[in-house]
Amino acid sequence: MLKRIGHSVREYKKYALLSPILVAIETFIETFIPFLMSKMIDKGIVPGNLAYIEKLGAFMLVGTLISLAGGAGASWYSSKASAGFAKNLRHDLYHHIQDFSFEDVDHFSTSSIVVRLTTDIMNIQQAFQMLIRMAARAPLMLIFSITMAFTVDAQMAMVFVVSVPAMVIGLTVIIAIGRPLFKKVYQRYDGLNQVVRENLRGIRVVKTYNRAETEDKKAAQASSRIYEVFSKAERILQLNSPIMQFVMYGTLLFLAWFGARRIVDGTMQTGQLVSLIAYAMSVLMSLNMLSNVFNQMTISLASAQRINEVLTYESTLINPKNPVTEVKDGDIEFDNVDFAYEDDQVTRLEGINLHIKPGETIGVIGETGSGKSTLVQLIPRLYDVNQGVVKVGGQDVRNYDIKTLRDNVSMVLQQNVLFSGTIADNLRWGDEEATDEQLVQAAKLAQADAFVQSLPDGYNTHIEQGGSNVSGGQKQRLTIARALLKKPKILILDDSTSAVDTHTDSLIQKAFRDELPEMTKLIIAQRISSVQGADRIVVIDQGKIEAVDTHDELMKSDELYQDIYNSQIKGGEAHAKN
Ligand SMILES: Nc1ncnc2c1ncn2[C@@H]1O[C@H](COP(=O)(O)OP(=O)(O)OP(=O)(O)O)[C@@H](O)[C@H]1O
Repeated sequence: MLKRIGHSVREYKKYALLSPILVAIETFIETFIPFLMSKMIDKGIVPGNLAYIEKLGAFMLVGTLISLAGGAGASWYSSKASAGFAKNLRHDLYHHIQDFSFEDVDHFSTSSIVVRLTTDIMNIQQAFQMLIRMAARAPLMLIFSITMAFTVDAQMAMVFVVSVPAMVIGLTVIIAIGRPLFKKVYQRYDGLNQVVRENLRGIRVVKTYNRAETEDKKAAQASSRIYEVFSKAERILQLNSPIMQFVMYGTLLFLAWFGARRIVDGTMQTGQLVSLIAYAMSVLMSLNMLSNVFNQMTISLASAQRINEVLTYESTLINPKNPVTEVKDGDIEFDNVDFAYEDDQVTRLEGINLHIKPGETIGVIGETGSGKSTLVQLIPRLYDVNQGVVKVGGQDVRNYDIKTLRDNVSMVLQQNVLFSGTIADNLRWGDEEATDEQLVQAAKLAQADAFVQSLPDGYNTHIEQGGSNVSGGQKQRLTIARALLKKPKILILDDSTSAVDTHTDSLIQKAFRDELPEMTKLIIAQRISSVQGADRIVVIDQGKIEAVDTHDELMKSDELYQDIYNSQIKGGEAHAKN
């Protein structure tokens, strides 16, 4: 896992290596100073040898300056390395997610992906910085200090044989209990993120329905759920501090007690005891540092695991070995297709057989939840079938290079979005190279040109994030124009004219018929008027094709179709009477 994530260090490796080298220099000098201090006391101060004191003092001053420079350099490089590592990791994760299918995104959930890209990566960044600074410093300090303590007085230094393992055991137990709790914390962050995202995206609905208070409660609940586990996890980690202090003061007491007796006995000098106490402090400080590193590691191991899950997740939709890079025509065939969503027990499409000829206009109608969107999403491979085959241009869609397939199958989704930028920028998502004339032509076909021209800045009008400054119907027409600019062989409109008035809708249908005769068109709609003029209409009921025929024939033979038609006519009449 760490190897996979560590791969993102890349060009920052040299900084990541320089940092511990500088830390080693800093630590080595730092631990040598108490030794020099003991020499200064025993050979300089006690006998009153001023020349010795001056010589050693100058030596210690130079050493301290080098040690300081090492420490500063290590901080500088470790910040650079960790920030760069986080940048790369974010990029790698984001890049990997771009290849995700709809199913993969469903698998993790959008909120969870957002938390992984932000909070989790920040944790890793902090842990990495600590790792290359502290993780090098703490063990080196520990080893140097213990070695020096044994050099000064091996007998007294035996105290570390007891105190160091005691601390290590305490730490290990704390980490073993704390780690699973932190994993839980991040799962709960996903939950909070979901509540916040939903609220912000649907803020207009929240206001209309006066749901602010309920939404407030939902967010407060999600926050409390984080608080519960987080405080528990933190409480466990905080146990570290009393254990540390107990061992530290115990060790110091031991040294002071036995050291004083030995000085009185004349078997030890004052300088030796001073340096031993300094080394004891260093040993315990390094253990404290190590425990902080472990604490941070405990928190970030949970994050690392979550990031690794995404990074190593093999998309369910992968390009085949020798992909087909050309789509012959807009022929579509469903051959005995069954489909179920991941983790969903219900088969949403069953035994689908349907052949659509190039250039045909097909309407798709059925009750809500009957499987219309699910059916068309299989054509550009937004999901893969469980059984059977979907073919485009005579080829199984799984044989195509995914980009080629999606360039040729343009889909206007039910919940389509515009991105911040101008209208022209948004339309050029369909074709980056499109000329202004081509933009206008596509907009004309989608009946969007007139309203765009009426805006003061025309095609340079700025669209706010999510397209909140254009009406629902205008947004739908712009997304249709965007899809047309791809010049696809197959165009799928998934309930994409639902917010467009019936007159404009019929103008769009007419423009498609007259101007795009070769393009295969699939139009999912709730309104029969939107599909009435199609060559054939597919009626879907509970994931099965109930009938495929023209409007006139269906009106004669298909009960469900007649029901939908009658309900809409009656609905219209009732509406007219009101
Ligand atoms: N991503 C998904 N994960 C699990 N179940 C899903 C998913 N998307 C849709 N479904 C379920 O599959 C069924 C068919 O959904 P689908 O969106 O295809 O219906 P639809 O006919 O297009 O409905 P509508 O007219 O309301 O858009 C529904 O019961 C829906 O709850």
